[in-house]
Amino acid sequence: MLALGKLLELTLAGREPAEKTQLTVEGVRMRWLSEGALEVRPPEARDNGLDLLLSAGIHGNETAPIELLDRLLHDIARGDLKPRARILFLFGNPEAIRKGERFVEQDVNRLFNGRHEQSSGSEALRACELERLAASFFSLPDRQRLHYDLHTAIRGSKIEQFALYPWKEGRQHSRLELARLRAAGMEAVLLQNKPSIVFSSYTYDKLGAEAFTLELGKARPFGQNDGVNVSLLETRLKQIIEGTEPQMAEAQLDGLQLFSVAREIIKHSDAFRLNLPQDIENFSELEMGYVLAEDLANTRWVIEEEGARIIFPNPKVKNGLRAGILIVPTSGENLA
Ligand SMILES: O=C(O)CCC(=O)N[C@@H](CCC(=O)O)C(=O)O
Ligand SMILES: [Zn+2]
Repeated sequence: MLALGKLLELTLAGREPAEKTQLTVEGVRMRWLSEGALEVRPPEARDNGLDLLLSAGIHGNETAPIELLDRLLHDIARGDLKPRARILFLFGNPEAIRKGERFVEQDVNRLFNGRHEQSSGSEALRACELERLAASFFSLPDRQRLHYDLHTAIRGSKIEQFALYPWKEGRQHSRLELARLRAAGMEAVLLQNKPSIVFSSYTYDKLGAEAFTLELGKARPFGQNDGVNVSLLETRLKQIIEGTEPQMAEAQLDGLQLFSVAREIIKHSDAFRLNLPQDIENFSELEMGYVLAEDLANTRWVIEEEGARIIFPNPKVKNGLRAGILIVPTSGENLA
């Protein structure tokens, strides 16, 4: 296998490869760009015009997605997987990956769409670098742009695998992309309805990619991901990479559950209290009238939405950041 296929090993060791560019026997070019960043380019005659960004490890302790990208890279470096797409592989936060922690000082996934400019430290610099790498990768004209930012969640979930679909004024969510996600094993999609500071929102909003955060199960250390079944996603990614995806006559959503954001719960102060059991699962339903959270100056978050559910509840976030998302079921009537 080509040495550059070992991007994860290099990243874990904090090493630069001796050779920055390598070619497989089929003429696929692998190019190391920076720590945790590698571009794969098919020979021109085989290129099908898709630019695919695959990122993982934006949160350092979310190892199942990192292992998945590592397997895909090994397959490419061995010549077992023959790309027709141009691909950028990114391991988001190398320092946190080495420590096995979500982040070191700051959550990188709250530093995009310019937020890193209002901050300092190595994670702000990394978010800036990730934006630059993505922007440069997605700068070629007349190509399809697709980004999957792969994550696992802090807690268990009533719906194991789901996607978050960013929002941009005047742009419709694509039914075809939802059908693709369904085929990749996603059971639900949260359709966002306002701008955000996460990586997939940056590539969706500023770089014109179809972009998604994918949640694949519960975060566990390296080597302990048997409970995270990514086989449908892995198969689909291989098909996308090789340009062998089965054609979908019609965009079949096939039971995919759609949700929209009712409210983001923002933690304003150290007095913030979240009234949920510690082991509550994502997508748990909350009853009307339930006092979900309390904050300074008698602020109360009371459930007033029919069918409300909670995802990503986390009272430990820094003040000013989202401490949970209240979601409600929605229909797919506004899809493109
Ligand atoms: O389990 C949790 O509380 C967080 C899991 C996670 O890292 N989710 C992403 C979602 C990004 C998005 O909103 O698209 C995150 O919180 O960064
Ligand atoms: Zn994450």
